[in-house]
Amino acid sequence: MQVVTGEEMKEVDRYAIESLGLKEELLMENAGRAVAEVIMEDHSLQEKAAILIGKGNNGGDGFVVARVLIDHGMDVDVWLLADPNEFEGAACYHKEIYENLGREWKEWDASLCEMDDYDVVIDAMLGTGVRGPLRPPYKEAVLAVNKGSADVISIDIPSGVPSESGKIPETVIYADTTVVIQAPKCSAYLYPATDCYGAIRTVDIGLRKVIENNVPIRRKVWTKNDVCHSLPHRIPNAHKGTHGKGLLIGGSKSMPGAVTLAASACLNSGAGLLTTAAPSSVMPVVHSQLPETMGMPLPEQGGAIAGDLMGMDFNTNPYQAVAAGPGLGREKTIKPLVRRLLTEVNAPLLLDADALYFLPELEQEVKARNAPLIITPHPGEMSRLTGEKTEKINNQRFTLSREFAMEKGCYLVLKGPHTIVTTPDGDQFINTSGNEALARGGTGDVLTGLILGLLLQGKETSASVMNAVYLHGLTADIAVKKSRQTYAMTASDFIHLLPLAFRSIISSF
Ligand SMILES: NC(=O)C1=CN([C@@H]2O[C@H](COP(=O)(O)OP(=O)(O)OC[C@H]3O[C@@H](n4cnc5c(N)ncnc54)[C@H](OP(=O)(O)O)[C@@H]3O)[C@@H](O)[C@H]2O)[C@@H](O)CC1
Ligand SMILES: [K+]
Repeated sequence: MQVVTGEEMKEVDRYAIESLGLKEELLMENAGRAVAEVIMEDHSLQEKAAILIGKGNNGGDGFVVARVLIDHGMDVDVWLLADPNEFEGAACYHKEIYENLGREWKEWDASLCEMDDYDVVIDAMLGTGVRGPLRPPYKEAVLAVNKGSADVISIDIPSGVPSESGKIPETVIYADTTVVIQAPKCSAYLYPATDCYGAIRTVDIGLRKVIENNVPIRRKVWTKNDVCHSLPHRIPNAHKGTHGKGLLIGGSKSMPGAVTLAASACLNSGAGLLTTAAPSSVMPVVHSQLPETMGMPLPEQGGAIAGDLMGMDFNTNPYQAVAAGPGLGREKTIKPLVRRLLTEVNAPLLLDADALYFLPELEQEVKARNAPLIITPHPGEMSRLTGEKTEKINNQRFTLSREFAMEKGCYLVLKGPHTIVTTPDGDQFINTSGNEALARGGTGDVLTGLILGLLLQGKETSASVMNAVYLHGLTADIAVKKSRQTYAMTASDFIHLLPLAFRSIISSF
């Protein structure tokens, strides 16, 4: 499922209208009918509904919904928030059809419209055309809707919420359900705007192929189906070498656990062989937890890896993928190590956590890489990488991710609720698995291990990364489903649930 900006959606509409000859009135009819079908699936025709209609095309959709629901026998009050003479184009056309059928509307009046009289309120006030904070009377109407007890259904986008940014003005609709037309808008996956959408239902108005082929949208939700199609299949006559040989570098005296968690997740992801490289004093800790990993004790300085490796014969060529970062620490000595990895690793290289700390100082080495580089910052780390404030990163995750990944030529995994993966070509994939239980120490290390493990199994880089992100979120969903709480759980619990996450995918093959 593609995710669009308001501008991209307009371009899709324009193509359908100008190049295919589909009439705007017909698109609106399709939209309104499809929305009405969803409402009738979720609500009884015995319920009483109010439809609040604005002057743009979102309001036009509202007139079609009103007509269809009334045709089916529902008791519907239509409230107009705009001057009836201001309607234009397709919205005016559908207003007239509604009127020609002898149906009635009322001009919005806060003192006459009692929201608690209704079981359902349908928000057709503003869609992708909204600009800035709501003006009267929209603002008053939105406040009244939010205060009421009716079930709120927004058409396309909750009124007041922008399409592209996660930042919302003070007054916006908080919907229970948003019936999205053709494709969700970016704000559906950006906080805090996400919270306004409620449950998202998407309806097709006949533009699916246009979005796929004619006005290609390079931003999509990565679904369970995508995981099923791209997860590497296990071969019955495989040996351990079939599933890749990986190298994980991390750990320091004060953080031996991070690298251990990453190694454990990697070994639980189907990887064949894993070597864990850590300061020599940390290796016994790793081995005591994970006898399955091979060890590469590294020279150390002050409890961290000595970045120059003290002349040690260090060869990354035997590995199909390399990851570095968990628990490395930020000692100055780590920088030469990261530089060396960027220069010498000819396989996919994943840098996470402390390994990202030195990246802004290693621009040349990043740009000079030929093999894939994957980085996994959380918003705070992304702020350091870009020099932008964390708030801006959160509001514009799609735009800033794409700019960064394309400029640096890397795969960027911007973590957070709805993690976004961007390829060096600018393709974007959005994750929808996972929940707030993941907001705890160690889960990033688990993700690093999982990504390394799936990279080793030889699928396309973007699919391996997205599958790891999806499975990581799925373990948290399973954890919450099983324990019905999010307090008492640790990153290790998510690793222990990986078998169930994989089983859930395999059973859908
Ligand atoms: N195109 C198509 O083919 C299809 C489109 N479809 C539907 O159309 C929707 C997009 O329609 P749209 O572009 O008309 O925008 P929409 O949000 O309804 O209204 C814009 C109006 O709002 C006003 N306004 C703006 N900001 C405001 C504010 N802060 N406070 C108050 N008022 C404000 C602004 O007024 P102005 O500032 O110009 O005076 C302007 O006139 C889309 O979401 C989908 O539902 C479907 O039917 C499928 C086919
Ligand atoms: K709306």
